[in-house]
Amino acid sequence: MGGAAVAVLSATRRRSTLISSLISRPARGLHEATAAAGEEKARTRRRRRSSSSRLLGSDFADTWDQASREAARPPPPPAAGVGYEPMATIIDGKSIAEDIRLQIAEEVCQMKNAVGHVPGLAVVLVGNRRDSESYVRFKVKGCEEVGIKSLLAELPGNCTEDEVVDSVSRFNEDPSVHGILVQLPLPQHMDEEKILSAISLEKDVDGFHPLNVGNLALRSRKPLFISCAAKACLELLLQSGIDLMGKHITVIGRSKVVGLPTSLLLQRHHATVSVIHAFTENPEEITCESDIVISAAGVANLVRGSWLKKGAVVIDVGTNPVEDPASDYGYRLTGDVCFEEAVRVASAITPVPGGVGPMTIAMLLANTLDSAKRVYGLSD
Ligand SMILES: Nc1nc2c(c(=O)[nH]1)N[C@@H](CN(C=O)c1ccc(C(=O)N[C@@H](CCC(=O)O)C(=O)O)cc1)CN2
Repeated sequence: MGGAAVAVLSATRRRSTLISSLISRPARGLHEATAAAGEEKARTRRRRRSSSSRLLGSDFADTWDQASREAARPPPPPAAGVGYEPMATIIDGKSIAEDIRLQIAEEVCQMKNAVGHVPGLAVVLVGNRRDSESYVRFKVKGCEEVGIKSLLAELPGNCTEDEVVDSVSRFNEDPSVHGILVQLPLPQHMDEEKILSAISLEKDVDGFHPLNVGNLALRSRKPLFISCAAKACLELLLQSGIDLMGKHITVIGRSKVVGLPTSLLLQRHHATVSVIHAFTENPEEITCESDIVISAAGVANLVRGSWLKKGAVVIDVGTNPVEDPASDYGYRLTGDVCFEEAVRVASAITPVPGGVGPMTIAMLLANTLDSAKRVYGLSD
């Protein structure tokens, strides 16, 4: 990337009003000009809609097939003369998350002194997917760092749905547990809805219980918990001084973990939200008009520089493994956004790694703390 204009938002000048308050702040750095350059090129890359897609119901899994093939190509170098100078502020999620963890640790300490208890988080991990195992490790490590007690139930991939529900039920009954999560995805033979619905509403720190999702969707209701990734996106925007009211925000993806709750949460903050997915025609025509683009498609390099309006803010939730013989593990993680291109067009952007991921873990710890505070009567 190189380029002097790239700045990093450091945690030192931020002290969050914490997490659940999520108050809007003044807008900064959004430009009105469209990214006309490259638009023509983008048109030639429009994804063809397969004829079968028209027959599918809205619950059909997003596949991004065409996009995946396109994304597999390495990004081309910026065209001479049409590229923008790097101008984006890098939103440093790792450092913002560190700040938040410090505040949580302080509050956990105060709780211990006040009521003699610390918050407890229970994690249910089914099977041995390497990515899930490492995310669970991050969660356990995060708990250790802030003084939250963690409990881990590991079940084999071939266990029954009932065994997972039993494990959840034991944690529901345990008063030392204030938050429960089942690491996703579950093995294919399991009914995810049934298992997630078994988590007590009051301990659903992932916010995936149908009632928490439903309450998030209704403006007059208040969910007990909101998805950690959705809160992570919002908190990164707010802590970067980006106002949301009336802004056009495009969310790419509609999953229960990120896309859906993020789109609902942004509407509660008075943004105008477009949701695009694998069956959206000409997605780049929608992103090109957006002040903020949040991508949670799970497709490496899906969002090109030409998809963005000049000065847009970009939040990249993707963590996609791509082959990299130079890396120790033979692969490296890359986002949904072609960073090298986007950084020349956007006014602010999250990196991968080090953007939304660490914030997601921090939000989980915050949700667990909130849950324990509610139980011990320490809520604001
Ligand atoms: N029950 C849940 N399952 C899943 C969730 C979730 O919120 N609840 N989200 C994702 C995975 N996830 C947390 O579970 C997660 C993904 C990525 C990161 C992260 O910190 N990524 C790092 C890089 C990781 C690495 O180096 O290996 C980063 O972006 O910097 C944290 C959590 C699906 N399942």
